[in-house]
Amino acid sequence: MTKPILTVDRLTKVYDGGFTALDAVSLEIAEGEILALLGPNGAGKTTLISTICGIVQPTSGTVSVGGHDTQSEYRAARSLIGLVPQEINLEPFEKVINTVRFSRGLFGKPRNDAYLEKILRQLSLWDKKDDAIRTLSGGMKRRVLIAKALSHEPRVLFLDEPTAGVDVELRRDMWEIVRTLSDSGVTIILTTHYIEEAEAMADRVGVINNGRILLVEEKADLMARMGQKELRIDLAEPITTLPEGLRGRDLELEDGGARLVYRYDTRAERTGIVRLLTALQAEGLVVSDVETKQSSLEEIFVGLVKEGDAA
Ligand SMILES: Nc1ncnc2c1ncn2[C@@H]1O[C@H](COP(=O)(O)OP(=O)(O)OP(=O)(O)O)[C@@H](O)[C@H]1O
Repeated sequence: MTKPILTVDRLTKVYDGGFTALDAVSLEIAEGEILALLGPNGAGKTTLISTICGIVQPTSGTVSVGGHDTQSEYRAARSLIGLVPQEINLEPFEKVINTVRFSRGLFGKPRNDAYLEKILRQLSLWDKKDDAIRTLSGGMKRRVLIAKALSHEPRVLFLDEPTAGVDVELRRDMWEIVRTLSDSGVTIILTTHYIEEAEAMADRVGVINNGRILLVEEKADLMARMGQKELRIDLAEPITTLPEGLRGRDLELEDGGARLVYRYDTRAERTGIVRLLTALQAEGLVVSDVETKQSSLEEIFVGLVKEGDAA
């Protein structure tokens, strides 16, 4: 990994009342990457973001952004972070341009209308700059939230469920915006319930449940796992061991020898199925049924969450 822009080290949050919302979470995020944090309701996603952004005090552990500790060097660390919250928290009678100017001012940055124009244009909001927030559509308001979060030129942008409750079209717009921002060099961490969203946008995917990170993996690797398919071959007569001619393949004997399970990569040029069936025939095995089954990211996700719950 290139030098991390964000390092989270054994971050734990126990809320008043004793509930552990984060349990020793460690995470490194490289400059320029898009990380999607996937997790069910109550997994701890918002708590993690809020703790990194200094809104929630950690019980233990550390966070550093661009080399600045978020506790001992709060202002320096916070100025590198932009946060797009889940809830729309805008002043309804304020104009778009004033909203972003004000937000920039809060970080003590000198006025820079050229920069604000650039981000408003990037978010297709420039035409609306003099409109009052209350006159904007829900989608436009979400864009204003992003513009606000970018107003002080942060290097890391957090998006907390950017597309929760929005329609499909707006969701796709949002994905496009995130990609554009990423191309312009901003590191992006987003939380989502939607596996499809993580698939569409992320370089890496993290799965969080019960306050624990269960996995952080390159999306491409996860997709490769997703590409795995199973071919289940039911045999007319059960066998006790694999015949010589069938060994050396990703093949398992299940169901008391009545079923062969063959795993193959759907992306590979050759699946090896024809050769396998030919070999079965050569061994004199009679096939009574075949069935294929695909392992999806959804399954991987659900499986991980279940395992985590059982632990
Ligand atoms: N202020 C608080 N006091 C006590 N418990 C809290 C507080 N805030 C959150 N929690 C609990 O911590 C857990 C994690 O909540 P969090 O909002 O971080 O989850 P999430 O993954 O963002 O969920 P969602 O997807 O529903 O937004 C939940 O069980 C929640 O009830």
